[in-house]
Amino acid sequence: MAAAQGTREHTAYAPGKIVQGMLEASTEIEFTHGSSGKLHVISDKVQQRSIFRPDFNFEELGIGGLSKEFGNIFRRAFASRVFPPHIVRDLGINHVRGMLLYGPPGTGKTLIARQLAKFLKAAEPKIVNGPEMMNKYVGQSEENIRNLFADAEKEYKQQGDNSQLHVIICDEFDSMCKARGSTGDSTGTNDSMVNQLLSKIDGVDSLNNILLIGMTNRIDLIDEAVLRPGRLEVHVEINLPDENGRVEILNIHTKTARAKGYLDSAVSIPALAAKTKNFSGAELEGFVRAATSYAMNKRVNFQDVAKSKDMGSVLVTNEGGTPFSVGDKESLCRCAVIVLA
Ligand SMILES: Nc1ncnc2c1ncn2[C@@H]1O[C@H](COP(=O)(O)OP(=O)(O)OP(=O)(O)O)[C@@H](O)[C@H]1O
Repeated sequence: MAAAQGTREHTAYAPGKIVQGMLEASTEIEFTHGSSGKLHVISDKVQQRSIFRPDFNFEELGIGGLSKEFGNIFRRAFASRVFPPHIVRDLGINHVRGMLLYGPPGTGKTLIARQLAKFLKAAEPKIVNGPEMMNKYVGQSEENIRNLFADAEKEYKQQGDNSQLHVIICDEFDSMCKARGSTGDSTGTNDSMVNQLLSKIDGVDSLNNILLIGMTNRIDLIDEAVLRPGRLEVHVEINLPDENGRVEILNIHTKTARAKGYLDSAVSIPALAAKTKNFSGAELEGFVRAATSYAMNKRVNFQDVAKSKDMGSVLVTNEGGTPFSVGDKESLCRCAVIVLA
């Protein structure tokens, strides 16, 4: 299909219609093809490509305290995808095909990967857990890995560099990529899974339309070959949030309650952030949940649930600002119910 566009007129193609016109120096011709088309056009025209959906909004990702890490991820993994394919080819580089998010539990690694995939202009992401890829039947684990890449492969064969991005998210990535020879497993399943993965990311038929995002708490267990440049080459450490990060995370998790009037205006988020040192994002979320559930429980009559009253007037408050011990996470968690009573 073609649309000829001159300086003075624009002629759109319609099926069955023969388009005639004068080609001038300034004439622009745009080619597109249907889903079954085999036409590949390499244009010299420099067109910026958008890799995010138009409704992308950083604030709405609901991720707090990780803007530096996000900057890192964009710069390393996505910048090249903004450029038209021919420029990337002329620069002689390949897109980054793999990224590893690592760090302590509950710091938002899974959240980042899922939110990123949601806002990328990409095929429906495949989300898997490392352990679920393992299978006791011979050859099945390797096949599970091949299946992960099957859609991307099919599309790359049809569309080449025009193929959309296929994102594969793999939680507990270390479980399927342990250093070869380290597991003492006589079946050799782990080693052949690692080999299969390597050949898919960086083998002879490697694809330019995939982004594999692995997440782990144990980067030290992963086979070094998997982390080499050309494979999962971008490593981003996601650590416990600092005080500003904790303010952002607490704001995210109290946003709805505050907007609907269920959070007492006396509750000071910065004060809570100052007292929750070493809390992960998940622990901060749990902290808010514990306080909210305490406030709810105060409205429930456990002797006779039917007699529970004033449910709509539940209020998460900072009653008396009861002081609590700082530094001891466990007792702090238990104190959450007192603090935001
Ligand atoms: N930075 C953050 N901003 C907002 N919420 C967060 C953040 N980090 C964690 N959370 C909350 O904690 C929940 C659990 O976090 P997540 O599963 O992403 O952690 P993780 O780093 O993948 O943990 P694990 O290594 O144990 O799998 C999230 O769904 C989210 O509600």
